[in-house]
Amino acid sequence: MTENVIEVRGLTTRFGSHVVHEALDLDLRRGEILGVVGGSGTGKSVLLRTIVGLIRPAKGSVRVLGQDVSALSGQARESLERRWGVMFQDGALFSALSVQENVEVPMRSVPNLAPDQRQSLAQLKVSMAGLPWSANDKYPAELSGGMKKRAGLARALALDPEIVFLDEPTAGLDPIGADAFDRLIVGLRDALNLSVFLVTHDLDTLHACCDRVAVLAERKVLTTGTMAEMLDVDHPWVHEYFHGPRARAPDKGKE
Ligand SMILES: Nc1ncnc2c1ncn2[C@@H]1O[C@H](COP(=O)(O)OP(=O)(O)OP(=O)(O)O)[C@@H](O)[C@H]1O
Repeated sequence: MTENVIEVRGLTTRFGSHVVHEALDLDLRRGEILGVVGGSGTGKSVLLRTIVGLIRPAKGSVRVLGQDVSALSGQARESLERRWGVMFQDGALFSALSVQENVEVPMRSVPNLAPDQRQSLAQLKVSMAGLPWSANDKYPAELSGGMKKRAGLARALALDPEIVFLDEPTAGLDPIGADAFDRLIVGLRDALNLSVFLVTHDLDTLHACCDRVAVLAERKVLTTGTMAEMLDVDHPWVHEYFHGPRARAPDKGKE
């Protein structure tokens, strides 16, 4: 049986009286890339933040790698957090630190890791994210949008995570840069056996990367399935998204 590395059950999330999710269920299977899509404001980023414990659910449970995220605290929580990495939409880099220093930040929590080992490991992650050696010493303000995203990805990979969360990784990239990023995600998943929770609006990314897609609408995960299965879903938003003017033939991404 396929192992779920994330299991969200009956999740309700709200800000005051504004209910974002209600009775939402979602699974991420080990080794898959799951694309999470939905209209603007449907709660994709809030879901990501809730799964990683930055937002407390009003109801329901979030289990990551078999453990209930909101029931953990202290060291148990920190140990679990080391098993995932998050790439936020804008990279969320520390502006006063170089790329290499940014990647070293999560490594500082690892006991007995000497500074020179930490530096070498950070440089390795920077290369794995497809950045040139010269990027190590650059500051975020000196990077292009695409380089910032790669630096954010390098930091997400800092602690050899099992799960990587990516929030709109190709937003703002030109099509060639976005295509390169898609390939990088698939390459890293294959090489590192990652499970990937990928929030995106980018249909090309869904075609190129995702094993399954989860559609957020009406405060829940309305449907999950392969891209081919999405074409048969009889819901107005899902139909418009996958058949609309920006959609394309499902086999085009495999050219
Ligand atoms: N900290 C917060 N406080 C209050 N409301 C919030 C907060 N964070 C998000 N929201 C609200 O929750 C809803 C979902 O936001 P979220 O950012 O998850 O949407 P999204 O699906 O990721 O949208 P987009 O595709 O535009 O990035 C929105 O209505 C947003 O205004």
